[in-house]
Amino acid sequence: MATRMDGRQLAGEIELRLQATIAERLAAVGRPPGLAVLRVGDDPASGVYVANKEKACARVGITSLGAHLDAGSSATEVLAAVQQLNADTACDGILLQLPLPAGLDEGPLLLAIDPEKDADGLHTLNLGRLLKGEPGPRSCTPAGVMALLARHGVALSGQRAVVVGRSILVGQPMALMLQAADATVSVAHSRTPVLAALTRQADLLVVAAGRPRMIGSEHVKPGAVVIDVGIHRTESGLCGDVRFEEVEPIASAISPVPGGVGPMTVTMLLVNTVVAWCRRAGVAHDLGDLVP
Ligand SMILES: Nc1nc2c(c(=O)[nH]1)N[C@@H](CN(C=O)c1ccc(C(=O)N[C@@H](CCC(=O)O)C(=O)O)cc1)CN2
Repeated sequence: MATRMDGRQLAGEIELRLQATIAERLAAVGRPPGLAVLRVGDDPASGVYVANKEKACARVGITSLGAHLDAGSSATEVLAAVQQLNADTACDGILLQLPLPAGLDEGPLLLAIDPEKDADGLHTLNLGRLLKGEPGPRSCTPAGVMALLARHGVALSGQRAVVVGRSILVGQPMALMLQAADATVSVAHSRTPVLAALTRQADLLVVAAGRPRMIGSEHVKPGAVVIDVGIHRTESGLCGDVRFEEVEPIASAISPVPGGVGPMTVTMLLVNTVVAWCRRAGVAHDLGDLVP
């Protein structure tokens, strides 16, 4: 039976570290870190995630500066909100909650965020920094996966990894991070022929396909490590992209949904914010094992 990779527990441990990091530097910086989560519209799942982020901020001592714009907001109005946060000296991190309502293009809005306040690591400059192996904020979900793998002692060098999904939010940065850790990485997507033939070669399988329960035992090599990034609300509750009950008996380790990658996404957002707070104040941080 596989080891369950408990993201809630690791997230809780990292939160304790963040609390201490903030408390020890508060006098030197002169104000607490500030994170703005910008939500546009009323996507119900986004409401849950934004609430989780704000609660997590409160637990560690980060001030939430978020704004909620209505679904009919124009690109100009969202841009104005981003620019106001860029100029706000009490704001260290900005995140534009995705997805945006239909009709709003996320591309130019993400580009408008000050790259040094880009708590989500999705600005083109920061994606370029990841590509080149330079320091900078990293996308939270793949960074959370890397922290979960490290916690469970999963060696990556020389391993064969398959990432299912090629989104800018998860799949692409995940592949780059695994390559930087010396894994040999393949990226599968909706046009990949005979998906199972590829995924069965993986020592590490990361599934970020956005399709409920699409990966089953036929896709997994016995003994593989399986990370489920998916999260879906169904009539029978939350589920991931992986059929957990089928895969758990054959994997060596697996992340559950809920309680796996989701809480790590939130925690890495806090980490990026605290690191930006320290950098902006010219104060050293102690989170170097979590960020490049
Ligand atoms: N700007 C961004 N938008 C979105 C991101 C992102 O990283 N940046 N990722 C996803 C959603 N997401 C973060 O915003 C997210 C997903 C899941 C969780 C989480 O805590 N999941 C819990 C279950 C929570 C529940 O639904 O009850 C778990 O898996 O245990 C937090 C954040 C899309 N948008």
